[in-house]
Amino acid sequence: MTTTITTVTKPVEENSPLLPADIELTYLAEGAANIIYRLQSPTAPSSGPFSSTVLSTRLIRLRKALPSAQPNKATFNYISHTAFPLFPSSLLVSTELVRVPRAVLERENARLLSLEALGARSKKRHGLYLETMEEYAFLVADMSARTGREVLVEFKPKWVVQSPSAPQDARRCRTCALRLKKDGGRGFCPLDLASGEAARIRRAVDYLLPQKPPKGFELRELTWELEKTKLEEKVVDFLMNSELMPTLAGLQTRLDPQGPLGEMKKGFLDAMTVRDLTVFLRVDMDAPSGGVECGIGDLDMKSKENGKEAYWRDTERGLVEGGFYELDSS
Ligand SMILES: O=P(O)(O)O[C@@H]1[C@@H](OP(=O)(O)O)[C@H](OP(=O)(O)O)[C@H](O)[C@H](OP(=O)(O)O)[C@H]1OP(=O)(O)O
Ligand SMILES: Nc1ncnc2c1ncn2[C@@H]1O[C@H](COP(=O)(O)OP(=O)(O)OP(=O)(O)O)[C@@H](O)[C@H]1O
Repeated sequence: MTTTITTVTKPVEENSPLLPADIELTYLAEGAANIIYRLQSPTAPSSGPFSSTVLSTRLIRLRKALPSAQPNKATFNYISHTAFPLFPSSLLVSTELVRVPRAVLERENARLLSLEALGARSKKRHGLYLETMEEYAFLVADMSARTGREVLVEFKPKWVVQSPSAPQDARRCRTCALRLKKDGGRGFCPLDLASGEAARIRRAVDYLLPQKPPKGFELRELTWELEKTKLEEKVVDFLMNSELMPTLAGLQTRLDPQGPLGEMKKGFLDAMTVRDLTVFLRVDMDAPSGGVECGIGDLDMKSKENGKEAYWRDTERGLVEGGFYELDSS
C-alpha cells in the first residue's frame, strides 16, 4: 500500500507563532536561497505550536540575504493562495509561517561563520548569510529518514512535458536539451519519469537513487546494490500508481500552453514554479508493499524581474537555434 502524509497549510495571519528565543537550531542543509535547520528545546512544552512533538517532526527554513529574494510572508501568501491549491494536499510538504526573533538570526549568522571556519559549510555557500531583517520563517514537515531503514529520495522532476516552444521534430525534451547545452552531462529524462511505463520510469529512477548507502542506513541485505534494487522497485511502483506525475504533467500543460517564447502570461510564472519544485519521497524499506510518503516542497514564486524573463527567453532561443532539441539522445 502506498501511504501519503496528511498535510495542511495554515492561512497567513498576523499572529503567526513566535519561535522561542532559546530555541536550539542545528544546521541540516542549504540551497541557494535558504538554510534548513533542525529544532530542539530542552524546555519544549507538551502542546502548542512549538511542542516537543512539533519540534521533532519539523524543520525550519530560514531565508538568506539575497537581493533578489522575496520576503517570506509574500512567498507564503503565494504558496497558500496559489501554489498549494494546485495540488492534492496529500502530496504537499506541510508548511506553516512562524515568526523568528532577530536575535536567533544573528546568533545563527555567527554560527555560520564558525561552520565555515570548521570546513562544515560548502565553500560555494560561503559569504551569504541569513537575512536578519526577515521576520518570518517556514516550519516544514521533516521528510528526512527517521530510522535506519528509511531512505529519503529527493529530486526536481523539472519539465515533465515537452516545452511548447520546442521544434516539432525535437528528439530531446527541454530538460535533456538544456542539460546538453549546459554541460553535456548525463541525467534522467523527466518525460521518462512521467511516461507511466515501468521500464522508462526505472531508467529515470536509476539516476535518482543514492550510489552508496545513506548515512545511518542499516543494511539488511548483503550489499547496498540489493537494497537499491528494492528501493528502486518501491519508487517505480509509487510513480506508476500515485497521482504525482499526472498532476505535474497536467499542471505544466494547462498553465503554460505557449512556452517561454510565448506571451508569458500569469500561468507561465506558475508553470515555472511547478517546473522547479522539489519532490521528497521517504521510503520505508521494510514496508511489505508501498511505504512511500510524498512531499512536494520548494514551490517558490517566480518573477520576470531581475533578468529572469530574458534568461527564460534566451535559454529557449539558445536551445532552439543551437539545435539542442534535435540532437539524438544516444
Ligand atoms: O533554469 P533551470 O531549468 O536550470 O532551473 C534553475 C535551477 O537549476 P537546476 O534545477 O539546477 O537546473 C536553479 O537551481 P540551482 O540554483 O542550480 O540549485 C534554480 O532553482 C533556478 O531558479 P531561481 O532562479 O532560483 O528562481 C532555476 O531557474 P528557473 O526554474 O527559474 O528557470
Ligand atoms: N522538508 C524537508 N525535509 C527534509 N529535507 C529538506 C526539507 N526541505 C529542505 N530540505 C533539505 O534542505 C535542502 C535545501 O532546501 P531548499 O531546497 O528549501 O533550499 P533552497 O535554497 O530553496 O534551494 P534552491 O537552491 O533550489 O533555491 C534541500 O535540498 C533538502 O536536502
